Amino acid sequence: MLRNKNKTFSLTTMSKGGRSAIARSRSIDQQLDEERGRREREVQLLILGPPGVGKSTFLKQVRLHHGDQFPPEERRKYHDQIMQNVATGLVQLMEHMERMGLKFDSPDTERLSDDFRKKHPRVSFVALIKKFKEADDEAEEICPATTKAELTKRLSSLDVYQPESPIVDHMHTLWADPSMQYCFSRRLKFDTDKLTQSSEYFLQHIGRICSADYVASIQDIMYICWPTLGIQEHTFRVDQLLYRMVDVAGQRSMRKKWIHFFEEAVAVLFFVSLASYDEPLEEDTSVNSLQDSLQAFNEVSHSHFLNKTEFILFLNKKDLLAQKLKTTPLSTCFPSYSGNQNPDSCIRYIKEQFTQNKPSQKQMYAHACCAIDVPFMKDLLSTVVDRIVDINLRRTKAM
Ligand SMILES: Nc1nc2c(ncn2[C@@H]2O[C@H](COP(=O)(O)OP(=O)(O)OP(=O)(O)O)[C@@H](O)[C@H]2O)c(=O)[nH]1
Ligand SMILES: [Mg+2]
Repeated sequence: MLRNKNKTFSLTTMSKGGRSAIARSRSIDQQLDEERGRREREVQLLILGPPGVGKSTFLKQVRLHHGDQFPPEERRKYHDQIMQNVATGLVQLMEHMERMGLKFDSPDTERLSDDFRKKHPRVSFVALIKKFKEADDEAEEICPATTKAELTKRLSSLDVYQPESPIVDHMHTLWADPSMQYCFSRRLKFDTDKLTQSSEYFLQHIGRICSADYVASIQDIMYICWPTLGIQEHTFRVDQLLYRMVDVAGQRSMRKKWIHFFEEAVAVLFFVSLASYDEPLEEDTSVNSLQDSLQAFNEVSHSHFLNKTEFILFLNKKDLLAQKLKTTPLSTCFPSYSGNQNPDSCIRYIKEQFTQNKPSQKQMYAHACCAIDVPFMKDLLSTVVDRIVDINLRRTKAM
């Protein structure tokens, strides 16, 4: 029996059209209930932001604090990337040695270094990205992706760069050379092509990394520098909720692909690097990197595809910002900034630049952070998880 305000009638007395309308309506209700149930249990989050800002590092922290915590067999999967990071650091130092007119101690080591440089040219991420982009363009031409699923499949299959692994004994010999050691000790004086914190870290731990029984530590995994070229999806369960996090390559050329992943996102976690305030963009050196992040953030947060999606902004690499402010003022990036160079004041100002143009209907949360800092990220993640639970609750109620 169905009740319609003051009328009561039975299905058997209804016309065929009426019955099918009711059946349709029931099926829609059922679909909505299922969808509501799924959304109550599953949250899709989009991880966005320019290259190298710490998106993958953040995901590693989620995996550490809410996932499998990297069992030994999983840690071994990172060894190739770590070896490549060490090799890249060594080759970078060899280039500095050449500039400084330093020679290796023996002709044998000199020969080894020539050979090593030929076999392991520095991994240029710009070149890697270009190669990936060309392969992607070609694939798009042959088989244009029309759906998110197709695009994910295609981009994941392109992401297979695997260079030859360097020989650990060779790395030991090169690193032990006195001229190499001298060059490393002068690293803070390099005018150009400075070592990244990650290269410095891996070179300082080369003895441990090149030992026979090496298993990557959590800190090693956090320091890896390896770009995400395609799309990676990671799922984590926290309490009753399944979090599906989609990490989309951050290069400018890939930004138009972000849109495919917008539709189901409950929230966007947008990352920027505070330390990029004095850096040019790798893909276009005439553009300031933090200004470019600001522009990308404004575009995405105003996208009509995301008008119901909340944003959480991560102002990452605050440790590097604090270091840089000692020598380079914030006005390098924001000429109108006339405050002091205290990291907290500068972070407050940068945060304001990002949040002042937010769409009026949106909530905007912003956190300054250091994605390699394990205890700090543990606390931050619990705050972020609470926020996401709230956002998801509001969203499902509004359905
Ligand atoms: N010092 C410092 N280094 C960081 C921080 N966050 C990330 N890094 C380092 O920055 C480098 C790049 O980090 P990723 O997480 O790979 O950057 P990404 O945003 O995923 O980059 P793409 O995949 O290229 O888009 C790595 O070597 C990290 O160890 C931070 O807060 N402080
Ligand atoms: Mg990445």
